[in-house]
Amino acid sequence: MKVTIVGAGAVGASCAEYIAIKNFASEVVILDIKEGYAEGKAMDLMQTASLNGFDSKIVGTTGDYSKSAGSDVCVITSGIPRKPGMTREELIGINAGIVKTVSASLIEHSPNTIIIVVSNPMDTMTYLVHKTTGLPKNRIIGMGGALDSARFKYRLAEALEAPISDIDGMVLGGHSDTGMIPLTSLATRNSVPVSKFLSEDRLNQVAEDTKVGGATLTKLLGTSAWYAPGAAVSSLVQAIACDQKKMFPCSTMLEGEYGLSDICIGVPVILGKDGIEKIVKIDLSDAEKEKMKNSAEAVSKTNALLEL
Ligand SMILES: NC(=O)c1ccc[n+]([C@@H]2O[C@H](COP(=O)([O-])OP(=O)(O)OC[C@H]3O[C@@H](n4cnc5c(N)ncnc54)[C@H](O)[C@@H]3O)[C@@H](O)[C@H]2O)c1
Ligand SMILES: O=C(O)C[C@H](O)C(=O)O
Repeated sequence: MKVTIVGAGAVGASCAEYIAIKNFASEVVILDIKEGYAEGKAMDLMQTASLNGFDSKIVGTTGDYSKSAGSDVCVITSGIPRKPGMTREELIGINAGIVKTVSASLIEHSPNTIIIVVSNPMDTMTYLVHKTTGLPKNRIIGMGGALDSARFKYRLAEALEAPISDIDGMVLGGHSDTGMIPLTSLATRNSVPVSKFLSEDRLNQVAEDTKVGGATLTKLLGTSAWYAPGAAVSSLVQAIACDQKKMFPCSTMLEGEYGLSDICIGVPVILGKDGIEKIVKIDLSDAEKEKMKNSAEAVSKTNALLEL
């Protein structure tokens, strides 16, 4: 399995590190436009190999896409992150141009690749890759829900004073401060609905804290987060590499599912060797359906800003 990660910044490097540590990829190529940056990150990571016990070969390159040739999975993390006080949607002006050219270059060298889109605003960048590359829909995956769900589980564990391994839960909808839909009614602690342990107010607080998870970290760090985003991407890549058939909420092009069409937004999917192998339809409550509709309207408004 060969993986290319475009963007050797905070998220790209974290993603490369987790993929290497999980030891399922034969080669990881990191590509950036900043001279020497990807080469430096690759060398630094390779010098952890004997310490961390992995055999993946990590290669860095400044803009040479021929090094990415034949990649099974390509991850796009190139672009600017937000600063405190900004929304993800404000990044569209710069990131749309970057994502468009990067995805075209990747496909030129790896026509059979699966693309994972990370750059924000992620749902709109995923839509852009659909509209501009012509790749089949199973091979374009937007990463947001896997991260948001991890943050949801963290907040639930905190509220329940329980270990995170006891918790299960999912976040659907747009990857935005207002559009995320933490499924509080379906979240469980060892199969028991969390509503058995937490008041409605506390559960609402968990949901609100989850939705602003990225903004909270951006305020603390001065730029957006990277450890959990990198780990979330690595889990998606692993599910594909190892044909795990695992379910994650991912941004995918909908064609009538959840009553939505011509939009990429977070819904549960099965990930395996072919990328998105299935969109899983689950029953949402009326309130959750309404939230999904509102979330989709917001994503569509951002999509309308794209020059397609
Ligand atoms: N979807 C998610 O859940 C999620 C999570 C975290 C971050 N993000 C997004 O990921 C992106 C990257 O965040 P970061 O913190 O790693 O930023 P960063 O600034 O640390 O890294 C971005 C890198 O992209 C490189 N780059 C810019 N244009 C390029 C191009 N044309 N080709 C190759 N490389 C290019 C830059 O040189 C830089 O090294 C941001 O848009 C951020 O909002 C998304
Ligand atoms: O919050 C951001 O801007 C980055 C990312 O989307 C995140 O959720 O961490």
